[in-house]
Amino acid sequence: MKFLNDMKPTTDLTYSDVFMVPSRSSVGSRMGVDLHTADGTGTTIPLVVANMTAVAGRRMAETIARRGGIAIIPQDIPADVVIDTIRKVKESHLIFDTPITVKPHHTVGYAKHLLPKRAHGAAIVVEDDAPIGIITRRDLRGVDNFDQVGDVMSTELVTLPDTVDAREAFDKLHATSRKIAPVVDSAGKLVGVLTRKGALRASLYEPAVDAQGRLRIGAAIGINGDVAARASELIEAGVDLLVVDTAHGHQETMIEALKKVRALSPSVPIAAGNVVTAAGVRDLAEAGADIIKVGVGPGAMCTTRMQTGVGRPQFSAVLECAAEARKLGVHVWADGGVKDPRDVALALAAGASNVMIGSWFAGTYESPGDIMVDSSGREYKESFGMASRRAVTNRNSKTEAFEKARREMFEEGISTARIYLPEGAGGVEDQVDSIISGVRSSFTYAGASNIEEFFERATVGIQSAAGYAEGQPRATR
Ligand SMILES: NC(=O)C1=CN([C@@H]2O[C@H](COP(=O)(O)OP(=O)(O)OC[C@H]3O[C@@H](n4cnc5c(N)ncnc54)[C@H](OP(=O)(O)O)[C@@H]3O)[C@@H](O)[C@H]2O)C=CC1
Ligand SMILES: Nc1nc2c(ncn2[C@@H]2O[C@H](COP(=O)(O)O)[C@@H](O)[C@H]2O)c(=O)[nH]1
Ligand SMILES: [K+]
Repeated sequence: MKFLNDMKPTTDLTYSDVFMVPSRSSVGSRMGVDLHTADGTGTTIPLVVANMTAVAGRRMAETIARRGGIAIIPQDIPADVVIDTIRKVKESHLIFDTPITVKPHHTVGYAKHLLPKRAHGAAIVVEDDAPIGIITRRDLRGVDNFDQVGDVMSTELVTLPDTVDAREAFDKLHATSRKIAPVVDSAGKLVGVLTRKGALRASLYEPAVDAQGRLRIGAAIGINGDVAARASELIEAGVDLLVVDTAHGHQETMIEALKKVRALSPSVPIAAGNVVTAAGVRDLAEAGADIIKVGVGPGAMCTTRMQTGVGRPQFSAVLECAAEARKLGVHVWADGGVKDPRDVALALAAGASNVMIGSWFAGTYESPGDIMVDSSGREYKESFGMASRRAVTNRNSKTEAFEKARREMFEEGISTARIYLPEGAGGVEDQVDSIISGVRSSFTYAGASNIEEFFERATVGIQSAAGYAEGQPRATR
């Protein structure tokens, strides 16, 4: 990456402070851009879902990996639950979405509660594991909650064989005017569901898979307690990536924890953070990190900079850390502060191998929280920071009272925020489509066909607040 007109920034910069100029390009199509990452994570798009309780759970992990990203299960989740999550994600289909299933005797209220758990918005009614009907949101409108699913389901089913390829499936759904269909095996048993959009996406994205062809998933561990034991348990369970995570990653407890994990000689990459300086990168790389997580204070739920004055504007933090990481043969992830697709492109221009997103993805059907509806009828989910009072209280629920009270004094995150689901685009895949189309396009403006070329070719200028504002859409005047 170079600065436009060889400009030397006189202050540290964040994503909104900068822009990229187009360069002469020989990349003929945005679809010709290759977004595979080179940091050992196996992601085929440069997106990592942050280890936040309100963001990364089983459904998120499965869905993002199917499109080529990876989710990190938070350190606060009990080990047995994480192990079960790893198993379930690894059992998930690479093309078909996991169905929501109900029985004919279930109530409409029960089905209504389940529908928002998946973006595809349908439940398959099964008997002896075979689909006999389908229920969508439309079928449930104006129906009493205590009615039975069997009485209101639609039984004119179009099913797809599990041998179907993405294009055939799309064409069949289109020809039969269906948005979604159950997928069945040769015995007629339900295997999954496929939407028209899902079929299209299956042809545009490549799942992030392990050596055995199963979806990938990562998990985070903290720096206290028996770090080696927890890491071993996760490795044993088949985790594809370990993230050693704490607010102040450049501290000796982190370095000791990281050494213990490295001493296990795991066959999976180790990410560690967070830091924002070259010195931090050097120390974590020396202690055994393959990937350094960069970002102090840019997160949407994060109050660290307001509480402490500590942190660093994220574009400069990533730029400096990535430059150091390159010298040492390690990689960096840009963690936090992503609000728009452009921020992902700019993080890659600064040298990140992957970009971590938290709160934005909290506002999706796949995040763990329950859907809420505000007084104007808009759907939202609650998000909260991992250093908020809410998270600290949860994390320390079994801690002795005095120590718990002491820990609760240090609060560096917000405990509740409403993250609205965009109307008609509330699935994480809708957000991924938007981000990845933006990033692909950004690459072609720079004349780059892959992440490394983009980093080499990106030309970045510095803009005023008015320059940033000019780039935003204006619906009126
Ligand atoms: N990227 C960011 O800007 C930030 C991210 N977070 C996220 O919140 C989650 C919880 O992290 P964390 O609060 O570190 O909790 P942890 O449970 O990981 O504990 C942090 C440990 O580090 C010690 N420590 C020393 N200095 C600091 C410091 N300045 N801030 C925090 N801990 C310190 C603590 O000791 P003692 O309590 O005795 O001080 C404790 O032993 C993580 O997921 C983290 O990524 C949190 C804040 C900022
Ligand atoms: N200082 C804090 N940082 C936090 C907290 N919870 C999460 N985080 C960090 O934010 C990113 C995600 O950023 P986002 O802008 O996409 O939401 C996450 O990975 C953490 O590094 C917190 O309570 N305090
Ligand atoms: K912030």
